[in-house]
Amino acid sequence: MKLQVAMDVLTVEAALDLAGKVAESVDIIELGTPLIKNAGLSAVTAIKTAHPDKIVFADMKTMDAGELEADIAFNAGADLVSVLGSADDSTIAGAVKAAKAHNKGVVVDLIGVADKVSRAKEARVLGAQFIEFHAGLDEQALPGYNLNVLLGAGEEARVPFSVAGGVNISTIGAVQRAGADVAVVGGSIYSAGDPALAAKELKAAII
Ligand SMILES: O=C([C@H](O)CO)[C@H](O)[C@H](O)COP(=O)(O)O
Repeated sequence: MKLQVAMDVLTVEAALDLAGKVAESVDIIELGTPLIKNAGLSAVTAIKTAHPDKIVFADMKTMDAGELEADIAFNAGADLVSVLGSADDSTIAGAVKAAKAHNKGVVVDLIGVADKVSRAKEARVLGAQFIEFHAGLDEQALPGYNLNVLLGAGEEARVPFSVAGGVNISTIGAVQRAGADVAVVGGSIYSAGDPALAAKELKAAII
């Protein structure tokens, strides 16, 4: 299982600083949606230039204009882009078309999708490299939030998948046991007192 750091910081400087601290422990470096909205796609270029050996994930959360948005992110240096599972099939297909042209990949993010298992299967048929079973920061803050619901859905879907939703050192083992290909970790790394150590411990917890 790969480890993906989700950098929900707001500036290129903060992103470069965080990536510099954690890169040796992670496989995929994600530029979070708030970072891309605040700093623009030049942040993607800066991270890919600093870490050319890492898979760089632009969390575009594209909802429309799939081919265009994916194309500009790939041109900026992204290796993977996210498209929302709630988008039209044609949006996902458009992003996949751009990915094929660049020899890159699309991740379909199931944030806010009610029937995650069915949509995951459809997204895979549309050409997604993997599917992100995701509970966003707002959903995580709701009473009763339970990561195990995401894990159960991922397991049931039988597609290549990642899991994002407050994954931490106590839960990363369960993410791996559910069969995930990628564990996405944001807050548990970037809010840690020592992000480098947090990333190292998460990596070490992956068997
Ligand atoms: O994608 C994310 C969220 O929608 C804000 O952009 C997070 O990066 C993702 O949820 C992972 O972060 P944590 O949940 O803090 O691990």
